[in-house]
Amino acid sequence: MPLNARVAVLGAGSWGTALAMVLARHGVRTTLWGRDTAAMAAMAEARCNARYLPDSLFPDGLAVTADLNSALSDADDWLLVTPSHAFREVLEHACATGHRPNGLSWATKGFEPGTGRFLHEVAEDIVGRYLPLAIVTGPSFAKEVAAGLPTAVTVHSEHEPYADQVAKRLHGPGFRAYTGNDVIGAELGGAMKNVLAVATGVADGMKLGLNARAGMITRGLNEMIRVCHALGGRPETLMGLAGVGDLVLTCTGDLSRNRRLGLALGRGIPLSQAVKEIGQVVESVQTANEVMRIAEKHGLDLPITEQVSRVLNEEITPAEGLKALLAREQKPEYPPGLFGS
Ligand SMILES: NC(=O)c1ccc[n+]([C@@H]2O[C@H](COP(=O)([O-])OP(=O)(O)OC[C@H]3O[C@@H](n4cnc5c(N)ncnc54)[C@H](O)[C@@H]3O)[C@@H](O)[C@H]2O)c1
Ligand SMILES: O=P(O)(O)OC[C@H](O)CO
Repeated sequence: MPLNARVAVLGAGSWGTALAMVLARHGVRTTLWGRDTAAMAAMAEARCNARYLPDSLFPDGLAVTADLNSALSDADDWLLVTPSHAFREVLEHACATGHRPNGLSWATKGFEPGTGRFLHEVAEDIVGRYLPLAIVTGPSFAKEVAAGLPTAVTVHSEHEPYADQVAKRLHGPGFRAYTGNDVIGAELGGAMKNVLAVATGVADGMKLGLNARAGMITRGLNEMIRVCHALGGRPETLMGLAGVGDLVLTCTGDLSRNRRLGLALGRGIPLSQAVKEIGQVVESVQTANEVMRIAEKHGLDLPITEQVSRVLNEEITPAEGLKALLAREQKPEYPPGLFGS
């Protein structure tokens, strides 16, 4: 597929808009599709996503539409950036138009709700295995990307030439896109860090201190590595942008909605009120349950994820979750055999 391909970005929330702006800034012919006709008309008029990214004007050449058929009619490549709960639905609608791209990538972080399946598995269900697939992930707050602040992401695909094409289109001044071929590790890192950001936010909201924050992040990484190992991903992927990079950003950066949810819960604000006040997608609310579904299937002990999931299901308070974590028995830092030793 040529690098001057035309790209359709599906999902006009903060991240879809920011990535469409990156592509258009780099001269890629880009159409941003969103489902809300009035919102897309307002964006076309103002040349700005006033709801999510009010301070950043669209570059010339970025087309916006609420008409899915016209967005896809001449698109060579599709980039899905919906929340995980809308991933299947939007991809099915896109395929129902009869149009087919040469490649499909996504920047959604999460699992299919209710099944714990990876989004690459959902994508394969719908488009089959004929298309190259890629995930775009890494430490990247939409607001900073839209403002043109320096950012590094990574693009993983089993089809390495496709990862290269997607990354080359995104890469430019101020936006670095690396590549890899570990789809499982990359997807897992982007999904699990949201759950661990809630845990760290809770600890900070409860004013447990900086030692607790660092301990939570590091033990959270340990949980990620154990899941990655069990699912056939490569632990070293989690040492890069898709793992440690995004984990540190989301656990410590107050722009993170997942961290802000944890902060609110740790300060005693009820879940529904906290989610309402954030007013945007908070992927951890579903992802925690899906990671626990995976943990049960593979017989994994994930204490932090388990307590976050119980807090988000309102079975326990954050204080009870903390007490359970601190009461755990002493043990080796890594389970035997995790790194092959
Ligand atoms: N915002 C970020 O900084 C950022 C960065 C990296 C990854 N992500 C990931 O990108 C994904 C999207 O998040 P976001 O930040 O853009 O969310 P957002 O809350 O800013 O916007 C969500 C958008 O999804 C749309 N949407 C919801 N249900 C839909 C449906 N059924 N069909 C079509 N559109 C639908 C909404 O209309 C809204 O425009 C998430 O998985 C998130 O984890 C976000
Ligand atoms: O705001 P969050 O918590 O969804 O995080 C946004 C991005 O995923 C950070 O890389």
